[in-house]
Amino acid sequence: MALSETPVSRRLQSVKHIIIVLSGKGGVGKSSVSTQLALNLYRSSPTTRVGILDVDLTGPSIPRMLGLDGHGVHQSSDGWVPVYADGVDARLACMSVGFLLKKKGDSVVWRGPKKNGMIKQFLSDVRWGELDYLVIDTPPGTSDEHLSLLEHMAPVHSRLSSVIVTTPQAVALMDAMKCLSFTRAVNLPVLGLIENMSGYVCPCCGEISNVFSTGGGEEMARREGLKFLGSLPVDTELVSLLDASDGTEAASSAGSSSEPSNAAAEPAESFQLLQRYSKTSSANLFKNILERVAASLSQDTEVPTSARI
Ligand SMILES: Nc1ncnc2c1ncn2[C@@H]1O[C@H](COP(=O)(O)OP(=O)(O)OP(=O)(O)O)[C@@H](O)[C@H]1O
Ligand code: SF4
Repeated sequence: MALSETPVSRRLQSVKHIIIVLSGKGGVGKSSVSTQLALNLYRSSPTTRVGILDVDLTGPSIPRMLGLDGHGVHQSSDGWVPVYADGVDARLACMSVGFLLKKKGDSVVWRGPKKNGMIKQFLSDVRWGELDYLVIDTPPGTSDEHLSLLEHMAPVHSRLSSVIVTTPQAVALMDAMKCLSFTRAVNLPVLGLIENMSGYVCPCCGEISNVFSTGGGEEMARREGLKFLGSLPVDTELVSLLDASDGTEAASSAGSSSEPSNAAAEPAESFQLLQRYSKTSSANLFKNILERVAASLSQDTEVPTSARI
């Protein structure tokens, strides 16, 4: 089907699948799931090309999680060049408002229209090139940012899908239900639900213990007719990997944000992080989730052609 031409549809014309990661509640691990989803898709074959777009404008954490803090975005005559987490391979592209802030830790205090403008610019100005997958990390809840995102991406709606992340606790599940209602209201297909922080991985032996409640996400998925994509336990190894990446090497090789890096030519901390991540138990567990995501994407589901917004 021919797409109605807009700057966004032109920019995203070579992107096969766009996966929006949602969570009803803050802090449930949406950004870490987005990061792991992107990393696992990237690792799924030596030719798979993945982009990750961080539209959590007030709390961008993807640069830190990918070891890319300190990098700046390069403005070319053809738009913004994303930062590549995998050096010369240039198959894992990242864009975040975090790359535009002057100092690490600076925050964005913007009203709705400015946020909307930034999201539009991310969608219409970033030179993603050909991508198999674009993973979009969103703020918690269902805010103006979500509506802006869907509104601007209406011409590519047939390629959109979403993943909902929750923790097993009742309050998170209630918020996940609100998120699900939102996807239904805007005709956004849901690939499935992930229960994060479900149990605890023992750092000594790797055994998973159910310290808190578990299984609430699976139960919700069954009740709501959603696919349950899997559970991810609390993994201290993952925290030290994602939270400790302060981008020291990346920053020194990249220069300041006013002097953007040639990131694709300089494998930095992010590259080591990719290798270290592949050895964690979370990476192993994520393989099953990835298989289910791939199965959901290939299912011949009825996809709406336009968002009702
Ligand atoms: N499975 C896990 N095991 C251990 N730590 C985790 C896990 N998932 C997430 N975390 C940690 O929990 C914290 C919050 O995670 P994250 O930033 O991904 O949540 P979020 O839902 O995106 O938060 P926000 O509401 O700020 O957008 C981070 O420090 C992250 O490293
Ligand atoms: S699961 Fe086993 S190895 Fe791990 S802390 Fe408990 S008793 Fe020790």
